[in-house]
Amino acid sequence: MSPQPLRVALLGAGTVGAATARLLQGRADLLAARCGRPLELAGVAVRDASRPRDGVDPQLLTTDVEALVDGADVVVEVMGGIEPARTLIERALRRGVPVVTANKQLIAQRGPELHAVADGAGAGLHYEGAVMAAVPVMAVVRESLAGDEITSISGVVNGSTNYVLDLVARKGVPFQDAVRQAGELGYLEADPTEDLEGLDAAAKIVILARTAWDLPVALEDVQRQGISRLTDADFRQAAAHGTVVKLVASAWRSRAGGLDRVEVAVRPVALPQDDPLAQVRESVNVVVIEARSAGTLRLQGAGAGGDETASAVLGDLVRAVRSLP
Ligand SMILES: NC(=O)C1=CN([C@@H]2O[C@H](COP(=O)(O)OP(=O)(O)OC[C@H]3O[C@@H](n4cnc5c(N)ncnc54)[C@H](O)[C@@H]3O)[C@@H](O)[C@H]2O)C=CC1
Ligand SMILES: N[C@@H](CC=O)C(=O)O
Repeated sequence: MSPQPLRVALLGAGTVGAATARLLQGRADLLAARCGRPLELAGVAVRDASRPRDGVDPQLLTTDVEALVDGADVVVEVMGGIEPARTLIERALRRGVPVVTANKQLIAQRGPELHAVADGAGAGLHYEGAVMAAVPVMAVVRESLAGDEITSISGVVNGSTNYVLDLVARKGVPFQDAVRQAGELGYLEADPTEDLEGLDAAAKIVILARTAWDLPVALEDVQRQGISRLTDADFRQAAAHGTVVKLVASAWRSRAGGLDRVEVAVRPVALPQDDPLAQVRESVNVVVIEARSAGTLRLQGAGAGGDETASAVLGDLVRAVRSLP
């Protein structure tokens, strides 16, 4: 083991950031053993350094995010949004510093250009936590199935809307109360319309589709409908037919005019009770991947939450450190 610690810059101390800071420090020995050298939390970028954050040493809080990035060996971005996250990630990558992010909107909207910067500088860009939080679906699609041909991907990939739909359908909780609870549990995005209008699920299915097929897929390509316009009548009708309403994200290959294409959609669907996608409760996510040789694969687990997402972020951190020269 190298005695020289690697300096980790953490950008953001919200639901995911605070959990990441706590677990990074609480699991210091385990992470050092897995990485082959100790990790040092060099600082945590926040908007207001005078406000205490649960489990984060106040001495580590800083508003000088650029200085923090410039002094780091690895950057973890969990602030969300497009700017300044994009500029800061690009700044780190250009210096050859690997980046871990859970920012699905950024990767869906600007991923290809960030990958170009990362490849040019020989730096890793990792985002397992961006898609289905704790469920290691990116590793499966990118690595485990690299020798296979994926034909379709479909799933419940948004934890907060699944929580809302589940509470409304199974417990009769009013829609707005269920949304409030999802927020209190840290499942909602800073702008909850991203969840409720299906934009968060759209970003995740775009990232999965690009990774599966290495074809250009944009957020604008997604046929998208969220859950905000569902009515009590929709839930009653689904129940009367023995079905369950889920927000389903799907991607599949098609061929038009001699060209390979990818179709992507996010929409509420009334599913039979015994459908694997119908059975996930609260914030649990599930994805079904069809591949020519592997057949049908199903991955299921926590799709939102601080510790759950931090698990994926720390896995990426170990991966990033292990791939350093
Ligand atoms: N909450 C969850 O279950 C999951 C969240 N994610 C993603 O992780 C990221 C973070 O999510 P959360 O922790 O839930 O959000 P959050 O809103 O709880 O935390 C974000 C933190 O970053 C800070 N921040 C934002 N802009 C900043 C700036 N310019 N300078 C310094 N600090 C800034 C905010 O003040 C806030 O404390 C987002 O990209 C989100 O999509 C991914 C998977 C699951
Ligand atoms: N808001 C997201 C958080 C995780 O990605 C969700 O509800 O799934």
